[in-house]
Amino acid sequence: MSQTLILLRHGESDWNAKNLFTGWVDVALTEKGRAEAVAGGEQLVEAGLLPDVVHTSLLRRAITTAHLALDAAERHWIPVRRSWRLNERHYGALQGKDKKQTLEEYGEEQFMTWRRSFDTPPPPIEDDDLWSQAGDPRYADLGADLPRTECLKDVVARMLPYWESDVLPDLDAGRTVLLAAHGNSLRAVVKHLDGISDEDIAGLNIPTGQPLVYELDDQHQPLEKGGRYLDPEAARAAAEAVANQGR
Ligand SMILES: O=C(O)[C@@H](CO)OP(=O)(O)O
Repeated sequence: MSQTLILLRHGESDWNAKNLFTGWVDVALTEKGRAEAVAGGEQLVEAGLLPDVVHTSLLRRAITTAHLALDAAERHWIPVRRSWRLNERHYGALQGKDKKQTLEEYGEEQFMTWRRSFDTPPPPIEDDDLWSQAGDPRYADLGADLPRTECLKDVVARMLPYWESDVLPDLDAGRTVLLAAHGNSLRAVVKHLDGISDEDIAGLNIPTGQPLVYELDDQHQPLEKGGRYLDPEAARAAAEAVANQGR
């Protein structure tokens, strides 16, 4: 029996719409984002995929997306677990900055290094920056380990312990798992699942609100590399829009 994992990036957020680097800043969904989340839940119903458990980050765009999608699928009652380890990549000092302006100011190479390189983080954010998470009670347990910036390599490293301790046991118990998270934390999951190289992961973009379904064997290897989007056409167009942000 294969295991079923559904990855869902949150719907469009206020800062996606404004084209701002977001990271750990806790912005809300737009009306379009809320509708995307509902449509994602409807796609699950149509495909006969009913989650038994949901894992989310600590950020409201993922939490609300999971709630709206599950509500639409009549699965609002399933157990939910949350972890900062599923949060978006911390975008350091870029949080709150306009993507287009950043591209114009620093040029294509630096902009893309910050956005998509595997191991070069943006400059760290100062604790007194308006968009810092220092002092945010939800991260109190992290103490000095609270990230001030992250590259994708850092996200893989902090996501994997949760994957192993919390997500895999649910899959092994035969539960259909919904993982509602973010563009870059889901890129980390997909990189791990599909064994994508540090170079090739730069070209992978996850669209908002489009369920991506993986069937896994009992060694947690995908039966089909890359999984499958329930609406491949819409997912391709939306992923292209993510790739072109800032232009
Ligand atoms: O701003 C962010 O936090 C992310 C996701 O929206 O952006 P990007 O796709 O540029 O990594």
